[in-house]
Amino acid sequence: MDETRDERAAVAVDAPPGALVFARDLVKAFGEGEQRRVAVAGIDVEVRAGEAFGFLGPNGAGKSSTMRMIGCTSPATAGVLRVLGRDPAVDGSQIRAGLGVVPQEDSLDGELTVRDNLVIYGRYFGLPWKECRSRADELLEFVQLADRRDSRVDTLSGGMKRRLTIARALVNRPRLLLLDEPTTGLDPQARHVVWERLFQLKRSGVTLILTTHYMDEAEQLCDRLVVMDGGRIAAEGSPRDLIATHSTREVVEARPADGETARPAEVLAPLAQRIEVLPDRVLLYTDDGDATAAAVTHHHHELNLASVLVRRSSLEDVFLRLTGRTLVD
Ligand SMILES: Nc1ncnc2c1ncn2[C@@H]1O[C@H](COP(=O)(O)OP(=O)(O)OP(=O)(O)O)[C@@H](O)[C@H]1O
Repeated sequence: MDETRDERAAVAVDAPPGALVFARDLVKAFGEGEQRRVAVAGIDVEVRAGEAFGFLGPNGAGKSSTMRMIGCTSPATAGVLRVLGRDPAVDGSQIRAGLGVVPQEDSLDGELTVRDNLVIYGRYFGLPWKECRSRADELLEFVQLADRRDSRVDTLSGGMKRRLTIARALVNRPRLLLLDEPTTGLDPQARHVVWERLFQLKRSGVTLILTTHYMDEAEQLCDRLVVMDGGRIAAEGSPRDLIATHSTREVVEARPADGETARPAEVLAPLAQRIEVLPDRVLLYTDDGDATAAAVTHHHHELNLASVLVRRSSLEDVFLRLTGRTLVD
């Protein structure tokens, strides 16, 4: 489907000082007429220098489309966008020179060695060979791949490839690093290694913008985030504030042994401030998990419950509250 670009009036807008990304009423649509599909439906975003900012939402929420506009690889259909203080429609190549981009799909050259992938990427930015090589070695230390520097990329694990992609995005010493679902498809250990490197980058002053549909990733990494659904922003804030605003302190999860949640829901509803009935479990929102769990357990036999557990509220609960759906369907 072709990308369309509406005629935009030139708008004289300056991003506020300290905002590395500034968007007002930003729209991305694909196709025309009856085929027109709005991926991003007019969002406002401001990302400040030094923070880790997240777009959290399920598949199809519009996260990647937003990232591609910020990364200057896909033009906005309408609205205002400033990245590193510039307009992507005018200064795309200057902006790209100051950005690091980690795309959702690894686009490494599998037939080249680990080190050569970085060296050649450095050449795209016009760095002299010598500097490309020393920067490659420095970055391979940083992403803990120095011992694999002469291996062909197609012999690496998924986690190693992702770390190499992050290293590649850092070749030009960007102030702003864009990461589209940086740990999707990685096992838990590989995810933690990536997270740890991202923390390190943040400590060194790099601004991070990432998309994710993992609520634990958003909670771990992001200072601030927006919850996206259907191309719109449903809520914005720090993970802690979002949970405090949109959920209770704790959640009791009751799983019926027979998988039938409708019947328990009637009995459980009075025991909590709010309940959500999912296909396989009932969630009871409460500020006192132990007391609610005890009350639920009281009905244990009557309801034929397989398990009752108490946990803290998470961004998953925020998403469910705001959209009526779980993050990963
Ligand atoms: N090139 C395109 N042509 C037509 N529709 C598109 C195109 N790219 C994205 N879309 C549609 O726009 C909507 C948002 O997609 P987008 O990839 O931005 O979502 P996302 O939140 O990043 O999800 P995912 O995690 O699956 O990438 C989806 O409905 C998608 O099908």
